[in-house]
Amino acid sequence: MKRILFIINPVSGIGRQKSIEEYINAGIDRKTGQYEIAYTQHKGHAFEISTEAAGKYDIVVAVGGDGTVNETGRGLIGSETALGIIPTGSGNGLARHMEIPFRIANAVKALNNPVITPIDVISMNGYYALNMAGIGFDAHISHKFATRRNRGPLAYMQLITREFSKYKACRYKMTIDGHSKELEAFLISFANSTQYGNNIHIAPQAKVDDGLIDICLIREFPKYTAPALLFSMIDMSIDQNKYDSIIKAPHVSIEYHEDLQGHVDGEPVMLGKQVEVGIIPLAIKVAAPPQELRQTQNILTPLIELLPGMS
Ligand SMILES: Nc1ncnc2c1ncn2[C@@H]1O[C@H](COP(=O)(O)OP(=O)(O)OP(=O)(O)O)[C@@H](O)[C@H]1O
Repeated sequence: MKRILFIINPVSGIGRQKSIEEYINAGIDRKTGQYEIAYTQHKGHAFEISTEAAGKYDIVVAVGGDGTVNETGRGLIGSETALGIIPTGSGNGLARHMEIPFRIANAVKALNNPVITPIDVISMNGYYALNMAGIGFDAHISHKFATRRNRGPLAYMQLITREFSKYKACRYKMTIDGHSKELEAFLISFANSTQYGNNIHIAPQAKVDDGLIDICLIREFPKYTAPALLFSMIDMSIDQNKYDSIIKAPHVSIEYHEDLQGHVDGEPVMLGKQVEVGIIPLAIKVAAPPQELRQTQNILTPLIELLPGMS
């Protein structure tokens, strides 16, 4: 009998998780699985619950966005307990990469017969990212977004549009494999999966189980080329854009003249002047969906999901 614990973040995304208990009740096969449900009460609570649950359950399921997935997953690192995901956030980067169905009913059903898949975890100055970490513009946005009351994809897009015109590239010293270089970057992302979320792919060739970070650097670019840059992230061709470079490595150090803002899976963190980014190979098991329930993504998927009745 499989033991499953659901950890529900009641404030994630745009509230799709509201009737989650009915979906769980209807979707989990009682012949093969039994489940319990816990609700988070504050930031960091999912980590506390999952740390306690590691080794005691077969699957601990994060019901929320990338922040909840991060907290829940961190608590399971190195344990035999697999991380399940019911994506109810606004970006759902790792869930999309793992082809977890967006419809809650199907995401629950997928847990009856999961494909247990080990993946790497990125470490950055003692913080962990399951999907993506970064410094520069995306970190700046995550710090700004954290202070906003309005959440959801539209609020996020508004914030990006407003901040984009003001943000200036910064000068960093980057060291990989003993070789140092001074460079200017608009952002540097440390990617485990290919995408930030919403099918915006910063690292089209990334693999979650290759023991390597895809270090994605976007240089300062003329603002009028932003639509082309964004489109190249949607159609997975950013690695051919002349303002972009991607290097695969298991470790990278970054130095900056003042304390750096960073993000791990979209959550803002402060990093100090020296940043060490590494990878922990196959540190966590993910309960990926069986073949018949995998949801392949396309350019329109994130928009279709916003339509009424799509839960
Ligand atoms: N009960 C709670 N009250 C307030 N904040 C919470 C609670 N439970 C979790 N949180 C915090 O809510 C934040 C947002 O969660 P999450 O990232 O899952 O959703 P999201 O931001 O809507 O989705 P995405 O990251 O996909 O955009 C996280 O920082 C998490 O720690």
